[in-house]
Amino acid sequence: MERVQANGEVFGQQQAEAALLSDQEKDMLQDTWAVVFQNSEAAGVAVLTRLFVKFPSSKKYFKDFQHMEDPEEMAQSTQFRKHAVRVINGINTLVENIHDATKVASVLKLVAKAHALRHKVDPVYFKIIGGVILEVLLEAFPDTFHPAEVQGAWSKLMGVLYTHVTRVYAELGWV
Ligand code: HEM
Repeated sequence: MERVQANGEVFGQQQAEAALLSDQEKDMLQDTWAVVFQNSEAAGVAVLTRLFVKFPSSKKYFKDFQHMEDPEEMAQSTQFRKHAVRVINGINTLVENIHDATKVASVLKLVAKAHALRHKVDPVYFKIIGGVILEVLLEAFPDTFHPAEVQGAWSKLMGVLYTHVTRVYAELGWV
């Protein structure tokens, strides 16, 4: 979808979303993410553990540990650890390219397509994981993530993630 600005320029939806984040917020995302990425494996495991414990229905997509209850046992699974790395690397690519709206859109398109077509993941879980990421980052790195403007920037990024993903799902005819 496109909007026409007052000056007559066509302002694409993707650019509109990226514009929701100010340049200052984009810089803030990059600075705060650096702290997380230094601990990327632990961060990925913490995010997925919280997701699967708090929202156990999200385990159903992972055949290797869908039957497990014990988070420590789950976290031993290769499938779990692989996905933890993929989630963190995905966020890393978004943050690294946050000043490039076209790249952000293309990365999220690939993620959405794989999850919709190959893994048949309900898009609501992308909203859920966004909330979980915010929660876990605040708990694990309170000094970095406490300021309201940092939380605001991260909420917007999770909004960008969810909006892009659901748009691609809709384009693919997901109902
Ligand atoms: C920021 C969010 C996420 C990112 C960046 C991400 C990233 C990825 C990537 C890169 C892959 C490999 C894609 C492929 O098969 O080509 C993958 C696989 C997968 N993802 Fe995600 N993912 C995210 C969220 C989720 C959520 C919320 C769920 C479900 C609750 C999920 C379920 C799966 C499953 C079931 C697979 C296949 C696992 C396997 O076969 O080992 N993902 N993910």
